[in-house]
Parts: sequence; structure tokens; C-alpha cells
Amino acid sequence: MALFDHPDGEALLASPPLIRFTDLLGGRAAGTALNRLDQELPWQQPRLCLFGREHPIPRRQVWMGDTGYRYSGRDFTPTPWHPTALAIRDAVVQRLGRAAIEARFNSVLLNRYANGQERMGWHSDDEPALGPAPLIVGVSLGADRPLRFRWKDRRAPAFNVDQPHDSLLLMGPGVQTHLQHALPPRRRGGLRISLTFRLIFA
Ligand SMILES: O=C(O)CCC(=O)C(=O)O
Ligand SMILES: [Fe+2]
Repeated sequence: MALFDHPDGEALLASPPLIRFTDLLGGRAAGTALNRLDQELPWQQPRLCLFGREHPIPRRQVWMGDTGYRYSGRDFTPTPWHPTALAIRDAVVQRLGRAAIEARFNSVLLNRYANGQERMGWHSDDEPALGPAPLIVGVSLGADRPLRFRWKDRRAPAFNVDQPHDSLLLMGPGVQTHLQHALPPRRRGGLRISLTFRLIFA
């Protein structure tokens, strides 16, 4: 079976591969996971330097995993694995395994958006420590906020990907090379927590 054949995923792009899977944990478990992560993690709002000025990021975040991480010129020491994040990681690996996609993750960035105003700007997850062709998986819990993609060479129009509660979005090899993504603000929208799983090479 080819690497990106996917029995129950929905291919939003074939090349580079962008595939969405829904109903990752199941209704009750997904709600419980959202609540536990919301209440039990040490959410932080670091200040980042942008165009020479420091701003608090417009969301909260936690780095979790086995290795430190460098992001926007800052070093982050990870929080130890929370059991809920580990359970979600296991569910992701299993679900992808059923689609014949082999994945391994040693790190996750959790983002907490309290409301529609909180957001993430345009970027690619292309830090050298992720290797040249990373497989990154984003899991969404809570409010449905679309992720917006644009091609770096503007060869095709930008597009939105819906990220319903309890879904996962796989960004396969090449996605970070050729596209950027952002989580734009929305007029409405409640709490959302995303987990983006990565494999970091020490
Ligand atoms: O919250 C999201 O859906 C986007 C997260 C993201 O792009 C990231 O963690 O790098
Ligand atoms: Fe990202």
C-alpha cells in the first residue's frame, strides 16, 4: 500500500499530503480530554520578539515531550508528558497505523485559544530539528476553527481546512516546504485546544 493511501482519512491535498481524520477519541472521551488539558496544564503566554518589539503571544501554549525546542529564536524546556496528551498521541499513532501510515512523535505543542480572537500567525513548522520532510499531526478539541493554508509560491489560491472537534489533520512531507498555515481570528468561537505532534531530532 502506498504511504498515503488512507482507508478512512479524507485527502484534502494529494501532493504534498494533507489528510483529515475525524472522530479520533469518540464523544465522551474527547470532551473529557479537552477539560483535563484545559484545567491541568501549566498554560503559558510567553512574549516573543516581532519586528524588534516584544508582544505576548495571542493564545496560551505548553511544550511537552522528551526534548527541548527552539521556536522564534527562544529555547523552550518541555513540560513532562501529561497522561491525556500521551493517550491522544497513542490514538493518533493507532489511527494512522490503520491507514498504513507509520508515525512516531516525541514532542507536542499544545495551543489554547480562549475565544475567537486568539489566533496564530502565518508560519511553517520547518525548524531544522524537525528534519527536511516532517510529518506533523494536529489534533483539534473544542471550537471548530479553520486552519488557513497558502502556497509559498502563490501558485494556487489560499484555502481553509475545517478542523472539527475531535479531528486530526496530518501535514505530510512537503507541506512545510511548500505552504504556510495560520489560525485566523473569528468573530465568534469558544475554547479550542490543539495539539501538534512532532518528531524532534536531538
Ligand atoms: O492550532 C492550530 O490548529 C494550529 C497550530 C499550529 O500551527 C502549530 O502548533 O504549529
Ligand atoms: Fe503550525
